[in-house]
Amino acid sequence: MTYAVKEIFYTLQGEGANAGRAAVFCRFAGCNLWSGRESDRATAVCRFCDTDFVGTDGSLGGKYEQADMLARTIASQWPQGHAGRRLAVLTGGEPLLQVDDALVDALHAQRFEIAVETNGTVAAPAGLDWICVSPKAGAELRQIRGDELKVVVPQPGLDLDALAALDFTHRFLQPMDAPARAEHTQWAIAHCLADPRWRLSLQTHKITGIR
Ligand SMILES: C[S@@+](CC[C@H](N)C(=O)[O-])C[C@H]1O[C@@H](n2cnc3c(N)ncnc32)[C@H](O)[C@@H]1O
Ligand SMILES: Nc1nc2[nH]cc(C(=O)O)c2c(=O)[nH]1
Ligand code: SF4
Ligand SMILES: [Mg+2]
Repeated sequence: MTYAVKEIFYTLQGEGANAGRAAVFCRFAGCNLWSGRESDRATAVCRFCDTDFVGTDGSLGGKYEQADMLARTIASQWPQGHAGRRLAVLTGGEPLLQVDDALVDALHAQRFEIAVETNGTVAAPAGLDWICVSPKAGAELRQIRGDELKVVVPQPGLDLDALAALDFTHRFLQPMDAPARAEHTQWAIAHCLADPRWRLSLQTHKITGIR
């Protein structure tokens, strides 16, 4: 299996229940809900994406031919001299188009706890340590359990009551970053106040200006 990786970088997880925790991010190239080309955005299934996941030209991006090579490169970004478990966040693009058993095993061998950020359209492989699903209106949801459900709002096509009933440990509403982000934030706050099953997730890396 060859893995197409856009970029690898060390930062703090900005979103959800692990916000503030140091992690190596591995952003896979490509997504099944948008080509990533601006000319296709208006007709894509997912139209609000805030991320460039096209190609392999970012920091430590490239085509990795072996799981072990990719896992070693991810490990090279963790600071030296600390024992214990390290955190890798696999994102994209859509990481579950590429993450396989070999990569899960290789990252565990490097002492990583493995988190994924997924749109939920592809079932997750066994062995992941943290599954964050972020459903998209108009896309079939196949991964219906996990650690964290993180819904970008508002998305008129999603039924938040039905989503809240799924088997997730944490439930977050995350305001859509767009010109109307302030209004989206008020929408999310109002919904969390009206239905306390949901918690607010802010994209803290954007607020603080880190990557
Ligand atoms: C870029 S996506 C990559 C992972 C996967 N494709 C997914 O959609 O979950 C990472 C996270 O950013 C969220 N996201 C994308 N665009 C956003 C936006 N404009 N505002 C807020 N969150 C956004 C996604 O919903 C997802 O939770
Ligand atoms: N700091 C930081 N936290 C994040 N959490 C999810 C991200 C993503 O793009 O998947 C992301 C990201 O791009 N940066
Ligand atoms: S599913 Fe995720 S990566 Fe794909 S376009 Fe939507 S937010 Fe971006
Ligand atoms: Mg991001």
